[in-house]
Amino acid sequence: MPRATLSYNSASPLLKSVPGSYPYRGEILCNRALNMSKIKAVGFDMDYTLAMYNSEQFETLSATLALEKLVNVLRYPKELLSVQYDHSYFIRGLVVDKERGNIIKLDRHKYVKRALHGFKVLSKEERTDIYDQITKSGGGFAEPRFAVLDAMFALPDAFLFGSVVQYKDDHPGEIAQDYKQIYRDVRSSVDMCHRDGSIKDLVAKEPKRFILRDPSLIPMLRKLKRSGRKVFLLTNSLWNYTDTVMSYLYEEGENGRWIDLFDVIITGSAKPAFLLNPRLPLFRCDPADGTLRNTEGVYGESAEEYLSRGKCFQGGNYTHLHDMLSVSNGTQLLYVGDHIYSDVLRTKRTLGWRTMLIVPELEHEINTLYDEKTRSLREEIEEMRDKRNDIDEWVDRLEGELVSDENVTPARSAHVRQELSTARKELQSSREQIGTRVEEYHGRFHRIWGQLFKTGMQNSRFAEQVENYACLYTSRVTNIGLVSPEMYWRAMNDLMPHDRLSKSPMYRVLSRRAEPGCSKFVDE
Ligand SMILES: Nc1nc2c(ncn2[C@@H]2O[C@H](COP(=O)(O)O)[C@@H](O)[C@H]2O)c(=O)[nH]1
Ligand SMILES: [Mg+2]
Repeated sequence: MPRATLSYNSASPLLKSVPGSYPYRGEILCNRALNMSKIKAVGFDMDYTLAMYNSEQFETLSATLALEKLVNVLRYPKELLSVQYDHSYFIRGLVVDKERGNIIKLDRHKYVKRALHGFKVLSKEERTDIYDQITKSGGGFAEPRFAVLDAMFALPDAFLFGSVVQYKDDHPGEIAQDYKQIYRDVRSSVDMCHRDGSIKDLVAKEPKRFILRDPSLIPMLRKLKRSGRKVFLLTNSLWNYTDTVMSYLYEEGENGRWIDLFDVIITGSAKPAFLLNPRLPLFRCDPADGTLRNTEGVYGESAEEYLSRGKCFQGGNYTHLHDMLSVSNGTQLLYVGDHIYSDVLRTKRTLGWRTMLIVPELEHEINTLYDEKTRSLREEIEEMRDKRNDIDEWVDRLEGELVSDENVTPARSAHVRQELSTARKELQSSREQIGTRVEEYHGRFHRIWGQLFKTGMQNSRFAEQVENYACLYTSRVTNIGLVSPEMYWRAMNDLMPHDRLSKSPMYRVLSRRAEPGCSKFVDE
């Protein structure tokens, strides 16, 4: 049989540009170059990373059970039980203003560009009144007043908070608690459902309803192991639940057990504390029944000897993990997770771990971004912005004309003012038209919050965190299996305004000035 030749087709038209309407194929995107040959260990978070949930089912369960706690335990009005959870209403990256009863979306400069009070959209004036001062004073939009929806698990919190705030406003006198207390109660109800087994027992009973199986998961993990890297699991879920979920993900008919896929397994890790506090104690966990025994971690022996007595643990901290993986510093380790703060921001900032963020929303985001209609709308907005910039420039020139010459005659001044008034009206109408089109554009991504990675035309706060802290990001963990484990991930060129000089307003002003007969006004 002739040997197949490996060839590299660099002339493929598909390589040149993204075609008209482009369906996402599982690309992993790179913010910061990463040479996989330098990576000795690859670790995975479990929930919403290895285990992808049917978020509609999971969140609805979590919200329904939490509502029951709010009403039956915390004595909120029983009418709230009729609230129907809408899993598509809120998105990750939003911020809860506990004091005001609002949920807001910020751009990367921390301007609030969209806000809801309960389910009522706040006007621009209302937003500015409440938040501009916080933005201008460099405010953090952080705890204790604010809470960020960092994970999918937090979306029911937002919906329940919105529902109770709305109910309080619509039924004066029925809920005595202020907005802050309502948030605390919602948070503790959801928290309770995660801790007391109400959610997990149901998931364990009917995993098929809540967990999405992906047949390429186990081959991807095996491929990584075959590449010679240590593979580890680091999850906040406790042993019993981890065992239930991982056993379900481990396809029926597979040889061996799911724990064979990993070199080290740490459950109940209490991230982010695991990444910050080197004194947190470690326990050995018996995979047969989940019983725990104290251990000091690798001490006075090699990691191999230590792990030969068992590789399942609970708790501990990053020093235990680094010792077990025999890595001398965090940069030799890639961690894959879905939680922008615990799995990505904290791991990278504190320990220098290389990071990959799982963003299930990316599939919809990219499919919409490269959809024909979205593209043509984007081009139309670009053209409208160019025209608006022309008018902007004309207004600037007219304003300049008024102050440039001390000896301007009253007739000339009146003429300029007349022109200016017309131009300002044009400018206002152009801004409004752009605003309407931008709303329409964002509506293509999400009916209330728009594009996840943008706020208006700027990057959203979520996008900024992804860009700053996730070396890589993709929609699902199994995309790792689509490429070689030796991949050299290279980042694209960063673009600053001067890299796109022709788009800068001043470039336009100066270029136009250099044209012969440049000014309508001066020529008159
Ligand atoms: N006690 C609470 N546990 C929560 C809450 N939201 C999520 N969770 C649990 O955390 C882990 C996440 O595991 P990881 O694999 O992503 O590290 C999972 O067991 C969730 O049930 C909460 O509000 N309170
Ligand atoms: Mg997770």
